[in-house]
Amino acid sequence: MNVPKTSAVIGSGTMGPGIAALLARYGSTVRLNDISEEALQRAETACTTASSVLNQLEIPTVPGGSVSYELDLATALTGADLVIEAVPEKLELKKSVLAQIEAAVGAEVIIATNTSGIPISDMAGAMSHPERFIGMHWSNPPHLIPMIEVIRGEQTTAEVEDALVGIVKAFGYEAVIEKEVPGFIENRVLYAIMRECLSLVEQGVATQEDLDTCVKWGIGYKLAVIGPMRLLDMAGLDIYESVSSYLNPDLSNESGISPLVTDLTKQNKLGMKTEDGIYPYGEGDVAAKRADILRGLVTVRKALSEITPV
Ligand SMILES: NC(=O)C1=CN([C@@H]2O[C@H](COP(=O)(O)OP(=O)(O)OC[C@H]3O[C@@H](n4cnc5c(N)ncnc54)[C@H](O)[C@@H]3O)[C@@H](O)[C@H]2O)C=CC1
Ligand SMILES: Cc1ncc(C(=O)O)c(C(=O)O)c1O
Repeated sequence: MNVPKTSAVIGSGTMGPGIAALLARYGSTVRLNDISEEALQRAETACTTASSVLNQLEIPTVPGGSVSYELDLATALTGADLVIEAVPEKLELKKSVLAQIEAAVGAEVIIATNTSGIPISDMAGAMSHPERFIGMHWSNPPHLIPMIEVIRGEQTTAEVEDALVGIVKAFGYEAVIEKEVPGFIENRVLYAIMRECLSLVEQGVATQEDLDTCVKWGIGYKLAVIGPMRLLDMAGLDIYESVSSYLNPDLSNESGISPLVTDLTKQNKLGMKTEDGIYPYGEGDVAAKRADILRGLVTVRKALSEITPV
């Protein structure tokens, strides 16, 4: 399977532009859609930035690819072989957008959702052709993290899953095929980590800076090379057995949302997007931090690709 000749990405916020830029790099004619003209204007800059990152990764350009920016949904969907939905994580909004998409494309067109973890079947319920609807969970930044989770709903066909896996592999990414559980794999593990981290900061066990340092070097670095299942074998399952016997009962089992987070969101302190969140950001800090993050992710991606080719 090749990268689709024509693709549509619906929603051009944090995720849409990077997805569009990557598909275009591999030769697809991509139409990026949003209801907000300002978002589409920002998307042009974001796509340019993503493209320069792909240059740094030395990803070759397949001729013929492009990104256009379409406020009109029907125009964006015209001729699409693949549609990727990337609107906000709200079930009813996604259902409404999916219905609009279905009304404009043929029954054979694959519709993929970039949901962070809403069960695919929960979204597919109202669809006319749920057999062609599938989860395609990219990780942020989508043009840099070379792994996509592929999740069938109860009615998604094996043929659609095979086709999407072929597309993902055609642009050089790992496709992880998973059963449908809330949050899939990546976010279940990520949110378990974040729950414990937030709990430790709330308890005053460590500052957010020291916690980030500990996790980046003690866990992130190691897991990027080893993976948690292999790490169990490396450490010894007997060690895991001993430590988990006293530690598991003591880990955070918060079933709600971290009070630290809700306190911040009540003040509209949402992080980089409001220049204040877990960390405060002074003049120019967000742009500088984003640049540092991109530089770091490119460097690590290159290094990891030498030992574990993606
Ligand atoms: N931000 C992240 O780190 C990640 C997010 N995701 C998922 O991807 C999806 C999109 O997330 P973000 O890009 O972060 O959201 P976002 O809020 O940054 O962007 C969403 C965009 O959708 C647009 N939109 C809203 N209603 C629309 C409609 N009816 N038609 C077209 N566009 C519409 C908004 O104007 C906005 O520009 C969500 O399901 C999210 O959970 C997945 C992986 C990572
Ligand atoms: C905080 C957070 N939430 C969701 C996601 C996602 O993958 O959907 C991410 C991410 O890194 O992509 C994330 O950081």
